[in-house]
Amino acid sequence: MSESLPGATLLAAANLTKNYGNSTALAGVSLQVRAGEATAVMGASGSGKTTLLHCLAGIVLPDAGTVRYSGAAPVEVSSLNDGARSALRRTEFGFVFQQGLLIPELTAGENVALALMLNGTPRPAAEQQAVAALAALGLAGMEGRRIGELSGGQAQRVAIARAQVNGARVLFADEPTGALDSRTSAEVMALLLQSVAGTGRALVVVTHDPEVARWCSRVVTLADGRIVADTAEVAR
Ligand SMILES: Nc1ncnc2c1ncn2[C@@H]1O[C@H](COP(=O)(O)OP(=O)(O)OP(=O)(O)O)[C@@H](O)[C@H]1O
Repeated sequence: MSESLPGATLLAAANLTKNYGNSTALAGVSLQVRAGEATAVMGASGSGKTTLLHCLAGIVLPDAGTVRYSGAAPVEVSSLNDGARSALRRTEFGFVFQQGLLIPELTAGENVALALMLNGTPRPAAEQQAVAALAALGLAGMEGRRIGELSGGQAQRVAIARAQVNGARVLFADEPTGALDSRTSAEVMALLLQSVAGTGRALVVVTHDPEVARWCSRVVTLADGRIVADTAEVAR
């Protein structure tokens, strides 16, 4: 896969609005996500952070506004159908959520291999790549363990391996350290940041934790569905 140059815009959201019944989740958000950048999205509970992440990733469609993804072939995420959006998520994006989204009945290796197999990699090759991806994240020899046999920090490493193994250009993380102690949080964040800093990839991380935000190169703050602060704007 060709990589974007650091600094190139990977995702451009313009004037996103999203309402759920009477509650406004997004009230006109415009944001560009650039390669090499780690963006923390902060704000009070209910300010629209997860909704923004879901709109950027094509999990949720905005009521109005657009999301453009500049991958190998630029696409308007917000006008793709369900099937095309899931294909985009599978091939171009990676996800790390608080609960990992891992399948507890499968081993660490199988969880990672599955992501590759869904994209057409034959099982033996997928298993080999999974073992290597886990080893690169400090989990050598743990591929045979079920998720329940791992610590919270180890399970998040498996989630990171699974999110990255297809060469995702944008990693989306929603409270990835929410269930971890501060030392393990720091380790997990270091691994997430390492995968984007100075590369053609980007990280968008929703967090309540100021420590997590401090490690990111940019902090965007939401209030009532709007961006009220953006450190990238201050820097410019
Ligand atoms: N699926 C949904 N159905 C109904 N309302 C929703 C849904 N998703 C979000 N909302 C509402 O939209 C608003 C924004 O929610 P969102 O989850 O994006 O906020 P958040 O900043 O991520 O909150 P938190 O920090 O508590 O996770 C809230 O008022 C929420 O209740």
